[in-house]
Amino acid sequence: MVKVIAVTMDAHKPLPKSYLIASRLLRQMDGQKGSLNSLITSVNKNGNNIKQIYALIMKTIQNLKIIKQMVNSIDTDSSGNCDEFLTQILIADLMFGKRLEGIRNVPQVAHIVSFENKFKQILKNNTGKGGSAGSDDRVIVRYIRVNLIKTTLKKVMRKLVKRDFKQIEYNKSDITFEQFKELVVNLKENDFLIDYDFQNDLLVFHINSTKGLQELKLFTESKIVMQDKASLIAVECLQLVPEMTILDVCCAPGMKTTAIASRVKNNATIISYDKSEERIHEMETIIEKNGVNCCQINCRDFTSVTAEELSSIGTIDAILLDPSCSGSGMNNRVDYRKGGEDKGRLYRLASFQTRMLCHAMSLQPKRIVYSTCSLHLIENENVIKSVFRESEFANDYSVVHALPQWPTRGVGDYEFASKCIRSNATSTLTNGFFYG
Ligand SMILES: C[S@@+](CC[C@H](N)C(=O)[O-])C[C@H]1O[C@@H](n2cnc3c(N)ncnc32)[C@H](O)[C@@H]1O
Repeated sequence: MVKVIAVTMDAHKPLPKSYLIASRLLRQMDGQKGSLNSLITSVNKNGNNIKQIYALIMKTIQNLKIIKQMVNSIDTDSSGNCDEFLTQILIADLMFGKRLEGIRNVPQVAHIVSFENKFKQILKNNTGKGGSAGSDDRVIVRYIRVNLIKTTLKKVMRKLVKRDFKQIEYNKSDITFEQFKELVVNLKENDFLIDYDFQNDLLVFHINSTKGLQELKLFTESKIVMQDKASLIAVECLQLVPEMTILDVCCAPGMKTTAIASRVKNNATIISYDKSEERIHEMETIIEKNGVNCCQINCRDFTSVTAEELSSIGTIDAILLDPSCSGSGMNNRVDYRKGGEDKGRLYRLASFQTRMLCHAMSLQPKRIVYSTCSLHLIENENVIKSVFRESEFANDYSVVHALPQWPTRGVGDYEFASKCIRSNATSTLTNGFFYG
């Protein structure tokens, strides 16, 4: 039976844009269309209340388990104006956020508010059961990359201090990474420090400082960018030098592209490929906002790109291949799937990743960096193994021992595993990534 809720006041008042954008981003995260950082960056435009959008999404992710119970306990909105994701966002705000103040008479909102007592009961029943995510030993921090195209690390730190942030100073040569982790774990909300590994452009903050950072002009002007350290490992593995030619494969929405361009201050040739038109549009916005002007963006299936057509660009110094994957390593991943990861899906992804890596090899670059945000061996070490078995160009390549100082390495019974890199929130304070 469908319940009809009578709404008398303000029935035509629209729902504020932030709620609609937050639910759209949540849908995109669910469809693995990007990380929270990249999606937030893509809507960081004049007029959008980024702070509110971010808060709505975080409240939803942090309380997802219990919010899903609440969604399942109610009749869905028969008008079709409130889908699964908007319902989650509205419940998150009602129960864990600003209580939907000022918009309770908007029809979709009134529908959700009518179940408030039911939700309170569910919350009560769950108290003490650990309803929210993140109750393990992971350390989730906020990384800020300085956009060196627009500013310098020194200028950014000076501005942060002026805005009441406090730098925790340390000397890298005096402490180990484990001691650095202690400093990070003890960061207070307005503290920050320079990252241990990427001392030229990466700062580490308490995760709760995110909203405050998003209000800074530094952020709205893209002088600083929110980007997990794990993404920068891929960029580091490229061994960037000025004037390099890099193929940036599976590039959209361009978070790694902007990091590459920043580190070489636009002094390189980046040729980027992605087959998704929608994501390429997002990337164009991000690239422009970040002041990147050394990148040619191509909306193409990478497997259709031939060595002949690339012959005019001369030597390809490196290919960064960052293909679609299960996303199982993302700390803020919204996982709506019931049960565990579907093995069939993982094998399908691995077969696609192997094809992409074989194609990258066939273009004969000097170096290939293969990266995923998956924790599954099937998509990582196993893909490397398959490529060395299947590619006719395999004899021209070997796996090199990247970033020798990095503590966590590849896994599995492969002779090259210790040369690969893994990262995660417990050991390396990052998202879970793999690099080969
Ligand atoms: C993990 S995302 C890339 C993230 C991006 N490198 C960044 O740092 O912002 C994977 C991308 O691969 C793209 N993709 C999947 N299959 C592709 C293909 N055959 N050719 C080109 N791009 C493809 C998807 O559209 C998606 O944008």
